[in-house]
Amino acid sequence: MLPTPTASNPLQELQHYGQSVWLDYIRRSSIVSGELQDMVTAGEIWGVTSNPAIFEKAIAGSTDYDDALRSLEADRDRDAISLYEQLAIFDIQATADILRPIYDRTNYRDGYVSLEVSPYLANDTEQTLQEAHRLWLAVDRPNLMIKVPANPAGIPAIQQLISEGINVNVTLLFNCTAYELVAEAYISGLETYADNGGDLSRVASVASFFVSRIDTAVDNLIMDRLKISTNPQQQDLLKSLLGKVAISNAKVAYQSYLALYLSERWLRLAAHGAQPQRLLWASTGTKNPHQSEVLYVEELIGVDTVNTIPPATLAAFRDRGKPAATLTQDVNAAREVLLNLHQVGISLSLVTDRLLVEGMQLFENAFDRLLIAVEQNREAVLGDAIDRLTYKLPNEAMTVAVAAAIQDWQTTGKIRRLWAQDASLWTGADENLWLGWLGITEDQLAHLDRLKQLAQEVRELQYTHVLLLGMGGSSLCPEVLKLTFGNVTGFPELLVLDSTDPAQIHTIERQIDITKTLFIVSSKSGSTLEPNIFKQYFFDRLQKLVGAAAAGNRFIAITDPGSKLQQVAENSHFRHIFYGLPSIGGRYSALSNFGMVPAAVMGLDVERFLDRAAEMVHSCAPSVPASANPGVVLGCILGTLVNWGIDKVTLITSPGIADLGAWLEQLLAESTGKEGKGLIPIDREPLDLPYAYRSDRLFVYLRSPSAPDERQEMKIDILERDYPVVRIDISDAYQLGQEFFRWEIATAVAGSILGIHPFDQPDVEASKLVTRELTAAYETTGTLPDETPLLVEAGMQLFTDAHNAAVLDEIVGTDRSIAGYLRAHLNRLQAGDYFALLAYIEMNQANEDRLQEVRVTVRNYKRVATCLGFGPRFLHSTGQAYKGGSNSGVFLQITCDDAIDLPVPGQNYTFGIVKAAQARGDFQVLAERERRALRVHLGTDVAAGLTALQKIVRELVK
Ligand SMILES: O=P(O)(O)OC[C@H]1O[C@](O)(CO)[C@@H](O)[C@@H]1O
Ligand SMILES: O=C[C@H](O)[C@H](O)COP(=O)(O)O
Repeated sequence: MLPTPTASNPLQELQHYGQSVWLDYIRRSSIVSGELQDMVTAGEIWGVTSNPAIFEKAIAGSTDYDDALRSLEADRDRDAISLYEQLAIFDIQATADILRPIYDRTNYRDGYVSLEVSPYLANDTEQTLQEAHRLWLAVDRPNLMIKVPANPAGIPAIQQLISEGINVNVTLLFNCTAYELVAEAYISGLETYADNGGDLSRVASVASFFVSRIDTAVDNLIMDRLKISTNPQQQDLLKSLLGKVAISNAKVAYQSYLALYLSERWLRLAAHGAQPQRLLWASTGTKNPHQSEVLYVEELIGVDTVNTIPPATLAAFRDRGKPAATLTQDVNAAREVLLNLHQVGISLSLVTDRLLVEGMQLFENAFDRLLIAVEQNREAVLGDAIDRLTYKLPNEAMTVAVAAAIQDWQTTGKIRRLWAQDASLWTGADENLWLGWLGITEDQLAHLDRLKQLAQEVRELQYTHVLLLGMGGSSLCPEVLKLTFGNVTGFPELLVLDSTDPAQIHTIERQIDITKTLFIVSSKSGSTLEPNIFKQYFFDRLQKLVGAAAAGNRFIAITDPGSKLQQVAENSHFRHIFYGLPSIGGRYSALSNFGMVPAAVMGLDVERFLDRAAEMVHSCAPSVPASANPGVVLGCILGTLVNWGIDKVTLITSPGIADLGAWLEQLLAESTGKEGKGLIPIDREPLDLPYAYRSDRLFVYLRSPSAPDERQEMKIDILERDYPVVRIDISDAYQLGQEFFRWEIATAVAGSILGIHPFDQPDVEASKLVTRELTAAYETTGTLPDETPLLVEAGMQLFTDAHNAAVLDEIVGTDRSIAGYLRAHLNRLQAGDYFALLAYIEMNQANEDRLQEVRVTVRNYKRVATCLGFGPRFLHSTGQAYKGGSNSGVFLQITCDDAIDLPVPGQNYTFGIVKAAQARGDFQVLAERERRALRVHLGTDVAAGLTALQKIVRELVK
């Protein structure tokens, strides 16, 4: 029974005609000011609807939400969609509360507020359902209607929701065919609900038939036809249809409604209290300025209908509307309009099909804009607590190409697919199994206790050092942390060993007091050769001093569950075992225990580190549109520029965070350098002016705004005129975790653009295999196979394979000296190539300085990008790209005779032999892959050998 109308303005009068007016608008100010309440109290509106475009206008188009957003964000960082939902849900709840008396008074017929499911999920029934359930619970008001679109994926969701007693506003309905499917879904849903004992009177639904959009679309088609029609009769017919089709379509739909709700099937439900699913006229703001503002109100007034009206139309109707029972008038004329439309060759169903698709897209676009606005607000609140990325590309075409890639990620929802672990974004192999890093920050934050306990324990035990034994992804993050943060008072000093070079092991051993050191053996697979033999070595040393039991107590393992290292750790009674996630590959493991256990042990505030990282996780969330998503933007730049021949990612870092480059090298090279393509990271190459470079360079400047290097700044400013430059400001070392995450996303995005598997490392395995064969042979024979040098000169030897030897012999000319061969080798460098020094010697400052000089000399001589890697460390990092990426590297391997060697307990081979086997294995695979490679063997005196090499190279370029 409808309440007796008491008022007399035209809006209020619509109730007499059985039509309920709902307001198609939501805005915080109208809730807070009491304006909404006043309209409700006056009996002018009986419900409220929202949609993504309405919320976009409210949140992005007004300042109403600024304070609320600021205080939400200041309270706790969250991603853009969570912020939006907090705001939207507050409004929806407040509106529901204002409407609640109507809901009660009308016995659940009116008094609803509608909230639409995310338009991103519109093509997925399951996700739409999950989202609807989530919103229903979050809003927690019986007078909520969940809006679900009437598309093929939405209709089954509608039926399911109704069968659960959840109120549904079916949106984006344009034609009678879809309407009938929707009505069927509603009735079937109710039947199930009744079978399950539900109270039918408490379920309500409306079918939102969009009106004005039909006229806009059809009238445009009519106008196009009028322009080409020469037949006066045809012209008259066309003109007669202008502005008529939408209303005719609605009138005919209403006839379907009347018929449907007279059926036996329906009457059975009605007898149990079911309410019909009323037709709701939506899109009733007039779009054509030549038509009456209240056209779609006045013409559609009928019993048991709703009209949801935007504010301007509402005001106009209140002012000058003329209520009358129009909906059932001239139904035959309406049918004739539709027939005539058909006759002039315009297919209404094609139009409405298109409108449905466009409608979903429009809501998606509005949602994108809304989330971008929220994200921008969020970033403003975060200030420099979130690392900033800006970029500049040297020409318009490149800018357009990068923008197109970002747009593609946006329109095809790829970032959501990435988070949904969709392997088809890459090669469709097993990429979905390697995305555990997406959720690791949250996971770690939820389990901080163990890390905090560990930090406390280490502090109390008063170790002087922690020595981490591991390679690649298991050592690089700890190394970055150590070199960035230094030593933390009250905590042991962290050292990292990632080399089999005996001199390097010896140097480390001299730095520590072995009895006051905690050892961390870190290996995801638990089967990597180096950490295993490091463990054997130090465990053996320690147990000789303190006994086996006490030795085990000073070891910690970080490994994946079930690995061989886990067994070793258990058998040796390690103090702790920390586990990794098997769904995270080594180079993506920084924020997991592989980075965070060492961080805790060296005294970093792990909670703070992860909290800051979480801010970047939120910035890169699936809901953050591509153009505002810092990981996607960077990935699109990286991936797109490769197609422009720009594959040398030149990393420039402020002094305080310089080691970040070493971590990035592995991530970029091992992830993308395969199948003959990929990115070549260029780390620690001294920065120069534009003439030193060619067009294969992208510069990424990772800058500490508090301590920038002025010369770097100046050079970057100059380079930016001719080269693509990405700038990332990292205002606090505790924000390094943000870069770990941003670059992981960026690498995954670039990998997708390149069409490779960014989570495997197929070519690393090849050299491991050869190394294994060589060391196994050594175990039985006690020697490595003989090699024949290409040349011996002054204590140095040159080696290469037969193919490289033949090529070099051909180009060396008469100067068959080391200098001559080196010149010949370097002359193989062409534009777009890179030069890599692969040095199997101790990684120390003196050696690095000498090799840096060689590298810069070669760069200046040939204008090519240059790399410097120490073996075997780089094998677990850039080695993948050198062997599996594009064949554009020219390699100079450097080996030496070890002045001292160290035994590997339990083996015949020594560390020196292992290193030699690793160098040979690496070289052999480079040769097999037809890479341009030469090896120079320095002899025992590495310093003298390097000095000689420096001199030769210096002379060469004169
Ligand atoms: O942690 P693990 O299994 O010892 O592996 C160390 C490193 O070796 C590699 O597998 C390459 O050999 C890297 O991907 C990895 O980070
Ligand atoms: O809530 C209902 C609809 O989303 C709304 O009426 C659409 O109106 P429009 O066509 O003016 O965008």
